[in-house]
Amino acid sequence: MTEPKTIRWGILATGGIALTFTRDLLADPTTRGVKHLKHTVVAAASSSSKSRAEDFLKEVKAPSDAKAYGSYEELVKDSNIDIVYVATPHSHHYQNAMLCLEAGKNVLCEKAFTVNAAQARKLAEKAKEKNLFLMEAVWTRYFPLSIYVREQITSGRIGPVARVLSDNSMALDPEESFPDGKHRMVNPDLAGGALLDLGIYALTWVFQTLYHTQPEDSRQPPKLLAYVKNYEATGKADEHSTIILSFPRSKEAGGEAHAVATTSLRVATSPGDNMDVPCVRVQGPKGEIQVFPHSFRPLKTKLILSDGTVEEKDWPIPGPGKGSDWYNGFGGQFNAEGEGHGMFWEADEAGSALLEGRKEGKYLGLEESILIMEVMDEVRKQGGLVYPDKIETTDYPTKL
Ligand SMILES: NC(=O)C1=CN([C@@H]2O[C@H](COP(=O)(O)OP(=O)(O)OC[C@H]3O[C@@H](n4cnc5c(N)ncnc54)[C@H](OP(=O)(O)O)[C@@H]3O)[C@@H](O)[C@H]2O)C=CC1
Ligand SMILES: O=C1OC[C@@H](O)[C@H](O)[C@H]1O
Repeated sequence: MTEPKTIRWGILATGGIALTFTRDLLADPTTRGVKHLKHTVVAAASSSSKSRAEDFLKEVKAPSDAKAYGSYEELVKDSNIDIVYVATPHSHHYQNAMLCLEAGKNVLCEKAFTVNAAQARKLAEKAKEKNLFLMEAVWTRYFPLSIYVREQITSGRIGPVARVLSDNSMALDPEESFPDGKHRMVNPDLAGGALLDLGIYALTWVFQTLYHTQPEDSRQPPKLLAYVKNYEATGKADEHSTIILSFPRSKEAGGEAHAVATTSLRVATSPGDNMDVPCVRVQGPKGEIQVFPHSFRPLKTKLILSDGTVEEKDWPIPGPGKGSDWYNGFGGQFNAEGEGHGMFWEADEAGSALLEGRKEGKYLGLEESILIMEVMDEVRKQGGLVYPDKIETTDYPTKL
């Protein structure tokens, strides 16, 4: 048997998701049946101090020779790194990912990819110019559950998809939870609000069922109508966004298809953590596929056909093989004992791409990430949601 190849990661930022991702990264890949590669962490950087990066490396139990840096600039110069995971707030992704690409590093960049489509295009151009891998870290796309849903669609089980209803909302009680308005969920300086943070998943399900499942040469951008309600306390971050999309389709492919994507930080998809209400319904003339919350980390699907067939499936997330305490983005949500979080699948995809010489993700390429940013630009335009110039700019470098 051939030895697994090792992918050497550098971690840029040391916040909540950097911890979760890195713990997943270091889980034994054979627990999820992956034998061709393994991951290691060779360095982490914090913009605040070297000691914070040192603490981070200890906390994730990184190998003892992993390097700690007190700036992102030092990290990207480390010649031992194969790929950098960018885990700063979305406001900073453009500047931080560009820093990596300019330094010749492959990049896996957290969602939302950038603040706007212009920034996403610039990153894609730079990656192409430098012949580097670049992917938006929409982890859900790489879940076996997502692959299954797309396969049910492409194999025609529900007929051509006619309509998708997709929600990702959390009743976060923002005035109570973020009273100083500085948290990235509500802070305009960090491109806060529901749309870029949570709405990206509602749109992900719309795009991966209605757009990605079409043959590449027939995929067409949607038209859309949107309403945005801004969060009063900070003025310029949305507390709800509601989007109606229409995807043009040939008659043979089922004709025009519709979607409604909703997101909120005021109301919940699953009030009181009641997971029985589907967060996504993908509907065709022969039936529908339901996905159960959370839409970013779903664990259950239900296929309901008009002939009476009902197929329910659970999709447990394999683990590191021992008890774990994986942070779920907000305090207080932890996965079950022995479960992973599910971020390793996107890391496996990034690693496989490096080994195969691919420059983009298999299930989310740059063209689609840019198109989704264009959709979010249009939603913000129709809804009057504008962020500060310094985070909307494509000027690089800009100090934030
Ligand atoms: N895929 C997923 O499931 C999730 C993805 N995310 C995404 O990850 C990104 C980060 O979110 P999260 O980890 O929760 O955020 P945190 O606030 O917990 O961490 C962000 C980190 O970014 C660094 N940073 C650099 N500049 C700033 C700044 N001006 N303000 C705040 N932080 C800064 C800090 O690290 P340092 O001091 O070390 O430089 C900080 O710890 C977001 O884009 C979010 O959308 C978030 C949660 C879940
Ligand atoms: O990406 C995300 O998914 C998990 C959520 O808890 C988090 O808020 C969001 O950023």
